[in-house]
Amino acid sequence: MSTILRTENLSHRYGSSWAIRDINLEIGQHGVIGLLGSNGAGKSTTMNIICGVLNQTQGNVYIDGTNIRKEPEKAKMSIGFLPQNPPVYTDLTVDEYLHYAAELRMVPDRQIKKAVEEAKEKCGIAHFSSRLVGNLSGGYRQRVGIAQAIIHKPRLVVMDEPTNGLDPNQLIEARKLIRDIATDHTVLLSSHILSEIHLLCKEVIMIEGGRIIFSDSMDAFNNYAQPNSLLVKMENPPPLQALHQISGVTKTEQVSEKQVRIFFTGDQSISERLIAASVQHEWRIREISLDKSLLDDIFKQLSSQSLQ
Ligand SMILES: Nc1ncnc2c1ncn2[C@@H]1O[C@H](COP(=O)(O)OP(=O)(O)OP(=O)(O)O)[C@@H](O)[C@H]1O
Repeated sequence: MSTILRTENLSHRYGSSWAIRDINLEIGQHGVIGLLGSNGAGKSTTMNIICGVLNQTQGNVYIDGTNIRKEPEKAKMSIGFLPQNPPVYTDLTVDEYLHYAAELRMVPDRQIKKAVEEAKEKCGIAHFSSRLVGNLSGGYRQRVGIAQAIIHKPRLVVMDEPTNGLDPNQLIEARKLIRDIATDHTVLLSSHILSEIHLLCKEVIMIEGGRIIFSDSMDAFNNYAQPNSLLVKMENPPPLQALHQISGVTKTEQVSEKQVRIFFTGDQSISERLIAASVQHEWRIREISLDKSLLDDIFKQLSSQSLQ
């Protein structure tokens, strides 16, 4: 699939301080791509520029090959945007608001009714057509925000912290809807909550201090926790040097009298070699657990690297 979003050395300064520096992105596939970063990392600034609501200080944004600064109307036909505070009008009904959103997105007059119906259907708000937006719960108001972002069937849908502030039930529903939308659109979604990105995204771009510090698949992010380690409890533990004879062991640590942590490279077949050695030397293993770094640790590790 062709590239839908490309940014080239995107940088932005508020006054004299840089909020983002040299953001280079290229996104081309369907699915949910996560923009992960702590508060103030630069997510909203990046998204606002990508969607053409903020003019960058330096660099370029291409939407479906069109430079958004040079041809904003053309580029914006391919983008839907749900900003951090959804731009809903509380004194309009759902239908009135979506009709207005379709006009703003230059949906041809004769197609507006159908576009409104389809967006409502997709977002599960058809039964609230004549309800004032202001009288909807937070979760449904968010759905109206999502409906306006897809009303013109853009290839790229950008959502800034779409699950922020939702209660647990609304969260589950919102995730379902986002996954569903990502089957026919590319969704770029930001969050400062790692577990949220983990649940929703197959690709993750991590931004910290205004710079990209990681960009790869969620699997690669999970695998970042190398080397893995085993926590092993033995009835009759050997001196640590004996454990270093096992192929793949890189480091050992005495955790307590009968417990050691064994760091290793390579796959988890290390545990088979360890058990074989234990049987041979009668170390009498009582417990082995894989002790992988938690995702949150990786997040902290990457964040602190970026600040050094
Ligand atoms: N209008 C503004 N004027 C001055 N500085 C700003 C403005 N908007 C953002 N900033 C600063 O730019 C940096 C990046 O902010 P941005 O809102 O893009 O981050 P974020 O990752 O979206 O954070 P959050 O999740 O808290 O919104 C921060 O240091 C912020 O204080």
